[in-house]
Amino acid sequence: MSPVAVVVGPPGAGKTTIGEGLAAALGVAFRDTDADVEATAGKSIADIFTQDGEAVFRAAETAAVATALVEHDGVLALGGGAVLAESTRALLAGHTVVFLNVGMAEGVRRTGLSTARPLLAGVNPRARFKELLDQRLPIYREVATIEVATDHAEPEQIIDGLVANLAGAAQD
Ligand SMILES: Nc1ncnc2c1ncn2[C@@H]1O[C@H](COP(=O)(O)OP(=O)(O)OP(=O)(O)O)[C@@H](O)[C@H]1O
Ligand SMILES: O=C(O)C1=C[C@@H](O)[C@@H](O)[C@H](O)C1
Ligand SMILES: [Mg+2]
Repeated sequence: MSPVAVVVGPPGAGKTTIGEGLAAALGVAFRDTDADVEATAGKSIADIFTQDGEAVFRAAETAAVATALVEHDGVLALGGGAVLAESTRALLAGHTVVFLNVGMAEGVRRTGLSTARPLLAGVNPRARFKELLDQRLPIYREVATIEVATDHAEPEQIIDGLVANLAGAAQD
């Protein structure tokens, strides 16, 4: 078993929104490794960060991604930082990986009202978001087979484009 598509990208890129919509359009199941980690731990990601620390979260995430990649045959969204793990990047080789990109201003706008993202919860979310993008852009691009700029596109447009792209790829 193997996911039809794996979705990666920074917080607020739309991994959950687009991933769910893409799965519905393709008639397959959606799975999100953030939800898997929370279900296994029995607590929210914010609580894992606060009570156990980021390293514990990252270890749980790496395990959750490895499991989901072999168990899931629908659309799989990864947590925003999952690709930081070298072992995860290695496991993504050969998969269809969609990188949803978002710029700093729009990313901060989309995530701004949420308290559920511990990495952006500090005093200066704009600076933190920029730092995160600077660090991760090359990594997202390394694992991606498709990149989509989401800043100026509605979710429906992005989903339609991905359905067409995946159908084209299936014919190759
Ligand atoms: N293309 C888009 N245009 C406008 N708003 C969007 C778009 N994609 C997602 N959003 C909105 O941005 C917010 C964040 O989206 P979503 O939760 O899907 O991001 P995510 O990548 O899953 O984030 P996280 O890494 O925190 O899980 C939501 O309110 C969603 O409705
Ligand atoms: O970008 C990140 O590092 C994160 C993104 C979220 O999806 C969660 O996995 C968590 O909040 C960390
Ligand atoms: Mg999400």
